[in-house]
Amino acid sequence: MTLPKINPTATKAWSELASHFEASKEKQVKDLFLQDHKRAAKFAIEWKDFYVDFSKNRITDETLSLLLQLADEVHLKEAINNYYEGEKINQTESRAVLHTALRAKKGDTIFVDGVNVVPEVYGVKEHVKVFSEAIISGEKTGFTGKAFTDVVNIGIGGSDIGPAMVTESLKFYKNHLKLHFVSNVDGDHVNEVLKELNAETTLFVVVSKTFTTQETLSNATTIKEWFLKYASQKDIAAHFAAVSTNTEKIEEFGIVQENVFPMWDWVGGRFSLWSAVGLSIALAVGYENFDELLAGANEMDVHFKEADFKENIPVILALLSVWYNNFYGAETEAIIPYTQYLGRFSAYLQQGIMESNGKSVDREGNEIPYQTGTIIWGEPGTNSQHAFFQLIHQGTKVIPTDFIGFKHSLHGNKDHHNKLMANFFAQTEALMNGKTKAEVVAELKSNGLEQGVIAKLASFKVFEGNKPTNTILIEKLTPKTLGALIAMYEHKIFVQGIIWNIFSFDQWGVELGKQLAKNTLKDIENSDIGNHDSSTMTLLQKFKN
Ligand SMILES: O=P(O)(O)OC[C@H]1O[C@H](O)[C@H](O)[C@@H](O)[C@@H]1O
Repeated sequence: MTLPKINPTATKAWSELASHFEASKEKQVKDLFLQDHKRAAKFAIEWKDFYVDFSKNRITDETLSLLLQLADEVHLKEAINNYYEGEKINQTESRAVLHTALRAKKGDTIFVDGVNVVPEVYGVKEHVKVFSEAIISGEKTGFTGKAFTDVVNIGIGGSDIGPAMVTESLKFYKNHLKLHFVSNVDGDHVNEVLKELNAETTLFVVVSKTFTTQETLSNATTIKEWFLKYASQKDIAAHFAAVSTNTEKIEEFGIVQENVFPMWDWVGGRFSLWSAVGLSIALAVGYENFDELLAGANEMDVHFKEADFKENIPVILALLSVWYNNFYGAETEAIIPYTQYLGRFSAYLQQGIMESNGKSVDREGNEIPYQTGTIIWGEPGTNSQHAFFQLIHQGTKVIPTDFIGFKHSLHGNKDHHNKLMANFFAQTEALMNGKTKAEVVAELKSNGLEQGVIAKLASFKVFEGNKPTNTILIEKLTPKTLGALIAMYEHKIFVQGIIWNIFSFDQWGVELGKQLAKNTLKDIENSDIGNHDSSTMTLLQKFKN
């Protein structure tokens, strides 16, 4: 079905939410708990290995029911069906959006232009399996017959950060292969990586959906030149693989057909780690773990498609985010994983979320008078507690925060894990309850401080509280739960795009800078500086002199 393009602010739910916001914005979540003893259980979703507690949010039953009404009024259900069924919902590029097909079950049927794409997906998966297993086992060797020890993923954006984030997150499951990622066009990046490599035992995977990206092609060329100092042209066949939709360009680069992994234009760069873009993941943790990652994502896909919106994790998280973004005026959201393994998770989601929903025209091309995409940031706890948590606790801004924690640690060190999780739970409790002036005064008194000192200090020690958090408590960090967690955020992005009436799957905003950089490069390389504004002209002159 073709979706009607609905301005969310013109819906009945939106205007009711606006009045509801005015009437309820001063409510304290801690008081809501006192009024409703079932609140913790009511505002939580238990699903497989996930327990998502959203009870520490500034919501009541009424808020939730109005938000759910908003989802209905924008035809979210129909939108999800269109998304899963391969409709060309990326309308500005006339493409379907089917990262869900990459993790579909073997017997599923998903049509794009009348062709069931699932068999093709499985064909490429099989290739990834056979190739990665031969590299890991040492059956495929380098040009001198030695087994591979290192793998370099050369890509940028979705062709880098997805595999980089997952291999870091699944470090515990890693095999002997050492993974490296070269992304930045900054030559210092590639040179630092090359310093560590032996050409005889290194495999290079060039990943670029378009195979036209300046950074990736420059890095791949530099690396090929470096490789050819030690080996000959024919050895490229054993050492270079490529993942792309642009098979012609790969051939020009000299990579042999059997090392080419196709992808499709219905896979967006920032959603591509599930495709052969994940080859580095399969190499790092083995194909079975890669497949488990996909299986976890598929479970979340099924949940998102089938669960009632009231119990639907991505839907609820998206609605809460809209509530803060559009009614409380929250500009950012923090994502804090309590595991060092997820150190790159927020950076990964920055691309996913901000490249998708950083839009300011609606689906008809009209300027949008309301707020869209949130700014995403975060670092693992407990480190972040000792860095920026001050601002979340006592700053002036509302920063909805997702806390992601695991019941079991991977190395099984109970003492450390209990300390870690004590901090995890303590933070959300502190953020919600805060500390009143009366509590501060009583505490200072019991510490034996004098009245005068107490009067001076008290207001600085007050915690306002009422800071919204979601707690995502997962059994254990495994390939499967990681897959589900990533897919959870992917679907949250989708829901928000539908509500905001924007196209989430194009990224025209990255083009202008790329275009100008091409011209500027000419001006840097030529004697003539060209035509720029006077600020840029002065800067270019400074750089060239
Ligand atoms: O995979 P590629 O075609 O090289 O693209 C790499 C990246 O560059 C672009 O600028 C897009 O903004 C990203 O979404 C994409 O992931």
